[in-house]
Amino acid sequence: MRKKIVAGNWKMNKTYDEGLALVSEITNMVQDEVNNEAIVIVCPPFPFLAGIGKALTGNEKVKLGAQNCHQNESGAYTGEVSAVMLKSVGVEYVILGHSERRQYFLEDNQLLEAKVKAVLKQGLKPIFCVGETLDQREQDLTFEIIETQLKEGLFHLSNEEFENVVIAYEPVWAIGTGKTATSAQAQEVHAFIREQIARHYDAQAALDTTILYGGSANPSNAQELFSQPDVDGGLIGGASLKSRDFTDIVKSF
Ligand SMILES: O=C[C@H](O)COP(=O)(O)O
Repeated sequence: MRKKIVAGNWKMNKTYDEGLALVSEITNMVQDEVNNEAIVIVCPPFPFLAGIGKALTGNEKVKLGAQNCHQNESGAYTGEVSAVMLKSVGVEYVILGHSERRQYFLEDNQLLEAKVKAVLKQGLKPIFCVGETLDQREQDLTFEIIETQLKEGLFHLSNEEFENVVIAYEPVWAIGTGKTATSAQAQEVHAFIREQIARHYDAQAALDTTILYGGSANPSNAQELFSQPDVDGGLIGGASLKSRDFTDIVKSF
């Protein structure tokens, strides 16, 4: 049975003290109020990971994620952080292929393929993002784009490796815009992703893979989105920066 997940991607926001306070509020609220089985993940910026990792030690419900990593284990890569380092501070999940990384840092599917491998080698779980731009959607290229992102970035993995992958569908036009995909639009693409998994792996792999929706998800639309049969949770940006909103999203299953 696939897992339900709500992951908060803080992006480049908060100071360290603010981050610690946010995690403390989230863990308290989740403990007091959440009675579903969802896994909650917080993905703070790199400098906060060790401290927040410590604060989360032993927490069964709230896990630590990172927003990116380098594809190599170590070496002369000034400013970069490896999956080995992430593991050493308690990170369990790593977001890869976010559209902001693809757009601003020119990360392509070939590079992402290497990053996915690096993350899996350390026993961490990639949250692999796919999604189309508005232009691509208007040109009816959504499925083609997503198929290519999956094929080139992920589907080189063995069946065994693929078991540890989480996928996030994030339509680029919905990220940070307040313009959420309708639940029907999200469901359509999630079902397509599941079909692709069945085609490249098998029906069981398709059934077992967690597929998250991301893009202006908030406490008012989460329930409708999460009620779709192929939507297994969310990758949340803006609303993950407020403990109340984030916890309410976690409660939306
Ligand atoms: O990683 C999260 C997504 O980019 C969604 O961001 P958003 O919820 O602010 O639209």
